Amino acid sequence: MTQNLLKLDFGAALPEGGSVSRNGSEWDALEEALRDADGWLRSDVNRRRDGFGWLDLPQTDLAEVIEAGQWLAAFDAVIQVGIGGSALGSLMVANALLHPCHNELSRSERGPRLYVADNADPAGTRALWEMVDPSRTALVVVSKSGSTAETMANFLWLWENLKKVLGEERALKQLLVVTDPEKGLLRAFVAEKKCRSLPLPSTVGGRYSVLSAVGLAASAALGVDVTDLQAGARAMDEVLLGAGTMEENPAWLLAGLHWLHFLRGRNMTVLMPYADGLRDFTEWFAQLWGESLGKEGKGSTPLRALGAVDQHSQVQLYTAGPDDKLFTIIDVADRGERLILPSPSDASLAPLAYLGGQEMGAMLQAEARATAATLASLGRPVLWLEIPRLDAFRLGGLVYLYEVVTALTGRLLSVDPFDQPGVEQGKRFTYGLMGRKGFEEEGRKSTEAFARIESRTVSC
Ligand SMILES: O=P(O)(O)OC[C@H]1O[C@H](O)[C@H](O)[C@@H](O)[C@@H]1O
Repeated sequence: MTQNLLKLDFGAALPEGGSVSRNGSEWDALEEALRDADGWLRSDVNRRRDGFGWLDLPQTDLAEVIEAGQWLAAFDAVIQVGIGGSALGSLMVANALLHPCHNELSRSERGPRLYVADNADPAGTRALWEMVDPSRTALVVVSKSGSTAETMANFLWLWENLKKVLGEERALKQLLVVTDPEKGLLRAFVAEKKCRSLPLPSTVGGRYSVLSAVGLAASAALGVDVTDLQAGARAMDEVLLGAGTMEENPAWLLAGLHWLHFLRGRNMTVLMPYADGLRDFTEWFAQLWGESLGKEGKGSTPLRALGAVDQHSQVQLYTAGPDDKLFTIIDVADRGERLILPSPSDASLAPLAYLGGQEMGAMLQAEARATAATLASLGRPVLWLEIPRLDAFRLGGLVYLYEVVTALTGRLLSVDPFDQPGVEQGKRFTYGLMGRKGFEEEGRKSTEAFARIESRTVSC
């Protein structure tokens, strides 16, 4: 089925120069393993379990999210307080569809400015607070668990300051909480204050939550067509459901090829879009891929790159460094914006005449092709993924595709793609070090482990 979502060229990503053929047993076995993995992912029993809920997000009613978006749109600024999966999705969507700029996202036609308070760095939080007019600013606090220390610290500080300026009654009218529908500290806060809230279904993990209120409420406020974003995810789901072979199914291909290269020692994956708008897509992907797969001594390291910028930074390593990476170059066929380069009118610039009359986007595309071709000519495995244009529909498709690919790759690696035990340990150590009740033992263990780091020192 073709939905005009994307095109994936994989001829130069087959291991050993394409010798893994349809008749080769490794390819057939892989297809079988992916069919099994898909069955596991989509089984009725699993669909109800924790971690799997994101599969239903393309079908979820968006009325509440759209209503919240309309409410938020009346403010001059929206500060989304959250980290990891509770921040990167909104940044990724806004960056892709509205304005390619990190952290402070400019005003769209109708919407407010979006700011993201993710890191708990006092300098950043203070600077952000000074950029907004509190009386015209909404706080959107997002946390699945309702307890992440950085989010809670930013929330506490911003909330108390908002109350100080506006008084509690008015401040409450500028607050939206997105959290688990039943449990957690933020849910208790919503019950106490009776403030506006939206649920993040308990079966949806943070890094798979972009197509819920977590990623869509602020995006809707900024003027993103969240219905189209969701329709793209739904269209991708239909494509994947209707594709029964490796050659038809881009999710099986991406997961399967990552697995084949992982077996050959290529346990790093480079995602390199040639489009400013997709820079934060790589940030979002890095959390999804890294947290989902890195466990039990296994995993694949996500490397974020941006073309053409990283041609002048990382491509030396990619072409001549260790052969331990699989590359995915993303190109956008129609960039919307067209800049025709003028012919130079200054004598000293005459050597630039070759650029005159050319379109800047066409040059970027030529560079993308040149990088892919260079990698392929050196025998480095490279995938070419092309989307017709960067709009809500295609972005929704891309998001859903990469979520499915990540879950399937986790299954092939025999790890749970929906938990994050390593991150939880760090969270518990932080609680211990910050004196949270019940985490005294964690505080002690953390101090002990840090003592080993400090046991040898050089100062200057
Ligand atoms: O939404 P929260 O519960 O506050 O979690 C925010 C983030 O916390 C941790 O770092 C988890 O590993 C992430 O997966 C999660 O996105």
